[in-house]
Formats: sequence, structure tokens, C-alpha cells
Amino acid sequence: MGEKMDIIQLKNVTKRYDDGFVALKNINLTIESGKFYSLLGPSGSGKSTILRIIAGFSNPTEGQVYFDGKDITELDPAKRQINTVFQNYALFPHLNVFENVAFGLKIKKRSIKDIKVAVKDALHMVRLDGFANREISELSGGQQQRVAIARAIVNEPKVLLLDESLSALDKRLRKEMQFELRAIQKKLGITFIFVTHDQEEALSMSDEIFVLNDGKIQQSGSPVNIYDEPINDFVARFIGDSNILPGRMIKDFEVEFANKHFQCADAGMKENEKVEIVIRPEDLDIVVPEKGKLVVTAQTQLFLGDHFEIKALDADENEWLIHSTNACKLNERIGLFFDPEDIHVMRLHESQADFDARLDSYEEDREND
Ligand SMILES: Nc1ncnc2c1ncn2[C@@H]1O[C@H](COP(=O)(O)OP(=O)(O)OP(=O)(O)O)[C@@H](O)[C@H]1O
Repeated sequence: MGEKMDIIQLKNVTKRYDDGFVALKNINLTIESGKFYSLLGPSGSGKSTILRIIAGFSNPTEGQVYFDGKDITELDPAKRQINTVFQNYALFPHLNVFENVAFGLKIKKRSIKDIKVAVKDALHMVRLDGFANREISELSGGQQQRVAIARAIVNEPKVLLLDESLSALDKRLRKEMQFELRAIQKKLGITFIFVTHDQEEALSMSDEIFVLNDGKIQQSGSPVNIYDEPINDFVARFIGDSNILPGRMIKDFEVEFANKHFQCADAGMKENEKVEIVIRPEDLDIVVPEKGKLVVTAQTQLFLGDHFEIKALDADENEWLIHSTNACKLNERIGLFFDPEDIHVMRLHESQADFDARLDSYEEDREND
């Protein structure tokens, strides 16, 4: 694979639908060739709208879309070197696997010989050798998914868009397809842009994640970067479990929360600036009370296979979530130990009430899924 280059750019893209609803607010993003990207966000955050704009099925109200440095904002979708795999796969039920995959090439009037070779290669790529003559109704969900991918990659797109395309699969198959998709992307070396509202899925598959909320990009970066350095409490809560507490910067590298002063790894904020601190549950170690930086009392404990999830209260009744490989005694004082770099300090961006309302609607949507 050659040098990394920018393949898609969205510049100041705003989308206002006919009813006046603004689904995207001044989106700027850059996609490099050969990488696996996820657009991650709750329902209604604008993920599919971005995908439709990249594919050309929808036009931005303001702003430009560039492909390989050329402005394609007004270009017909069929003329873009971009293919989409839709959530419902949109396979033709009356055509068999071969005919489904061959469809686009037939429209392009490629020779029968070429089509046969290309379809065979595409089916091989998605590990469906020998399935060419099967009817769509004779395939499992995962196999249909793979036919949909074969049908897209047979056109040799430079970019493949995948819209919530694993959401119809059961959990086990979904995991399998996550590995499979990632493997296909690596083999092909083309850019994948994957839409999901599942943070674990995005974290495990992507080179880069764009976290979206309310029509805006909240944060972009590698999975590790987004997990370890969430930029605001939306991202901190959306990605993984967190302990989030109000705090105050004392000075560089010193922060106050839970009525105590702690060393931290953050600097450059104003003295007395109000902040929020994030500590991930797996960064808390349980120690004897005398050695703890904080003393809490464990209230509940759940065994989750590879760790215990413990909920505990500190002296101010702040609740702490702890992931521990060892069990602890309930209703007894335990110490919590953490390193300065495990404290992540966030500046305040939005009111708690606004955030809570959004989180509630996100959780409702997940429950309805
Ligand atoms: N044609 C339309 N007219 C008006 N509003 C629309 C239209 N299409 C989408 N929207 C609104 O734009 C917002 C973003 O929609 P979009 O489908 O991009 O979200 P999403 O993040 O992909 O959500 P989901 O995960 O539920 O698919 C939503 O509030 C949606 O109701």
C-alpha cells in the first residue's frame, strides 16, 4: 500500500432538511485512504446524514465535499468511486448470489468473462466460494451481509460506506463479522467508513473514530485516544464506563475533588477553574483503607465473568464504580488507589441538565434496539 493520503474531506458542511431541522452543523472532517473509520453517536446524531452526503444521495445545504482533492459536492452518486452497504443489505431476493454480485457490472456492460472473474474474486474475498448459485433466501444473516459486501467491492470502490450494517445480526455473529470486516478492509487496503451507535464495536474495529452528537463532531481520534482522553463529558460517558465528579483546579498538576487535593497530570487551566474529573473504573485499585487515596464503602458487587463490578460510596455519598479482578467485602471500608495520570481533567462544556436529557434519549434508543 502506498503513502497515506487524504481521500475525502468535508468542509463546513451543514445540512438543513426541508422541514427546517438542522441535522449537521458545520462539519469538518478528513478521511485518509486505506484506513478504517467509524462514525459513532447516538440515534439522531447525524451519522447517516454524513454517509448520505459522502455517497451523494443527499446534498449539503452549505459546504463542500472533496474526493481526491476534487470538489464532488454536486457529482452524481453513480459517478463517485464510493459504494454503500446498507443496513438491510438491499439484496435482490429474486436473484441468486452470483446475479446479485454481478448486477452493477452488468449495468456497466462489462463482458461476461470479466464479470465471472470479478464475481468469483469478490465472493472469495468474503469467504463465500461455492455460494454463487444459492438463492438469497437460503443464506443466513451473516452470509447475506457478506453478499452485500461482495456486491459493493466488486465495483472496486476507493471508499466503502457501511451504514449500521451489523445491527441486524445476533451478538455472536456480529462479533464474527467485526473481525471479518476488519480483515476484508486490510486485505483490500481501501477506506471503510462504518456507521455505528455501538461504542465497543467502534473501539474494536477502527483506526479512527468520529464521535458525533447533536449534528456536531464532539471528538475524533484513535480508539485509545478517545477512551483515555475524552474531551467532554458526553464523550466520557458515551465511550465506556466512567466515574465523573465535579472538581476544581488548585494549580498546575493539582486538582480538588471529593473534598481532597490530588496530584494529576493536567496543567494549563486557571486556578480555581471548575472542572470535571474522569476516572475509569478499571483504573481504581482496591487497597486497605490506610493506603487508599480515598476511602469508600462497597454497596453492591456483581461478577461479570472476567471482573467484578463494584459500586461504592465515599464520605460525601459520591458513587464510585470499580472494576476489580478480586472480590471485596460489602459494607466495609475499602481504600481506592489511583495514579495521577489516571485522573483525566475535563473543562466544563455544557450543563449537566442538557447532557442528562441527551443521555436519557440515547439510552431509550438503545433499549428499543
Ligand atoms: N429527510 C429528513 N427530513 C427531516 N429530518 C430528517 C430527515 N432525515 C433525517 N432527519 C433528522 O436528522 C437527524 C439526523 O438523522 P440521521 O439519520 O443522520 O441520524 P443517525 O445518527 O444516523 O441516527 P440513527 O442511528 O437513528 O440512524 C435526526 O434527528 C433525523 O430525524
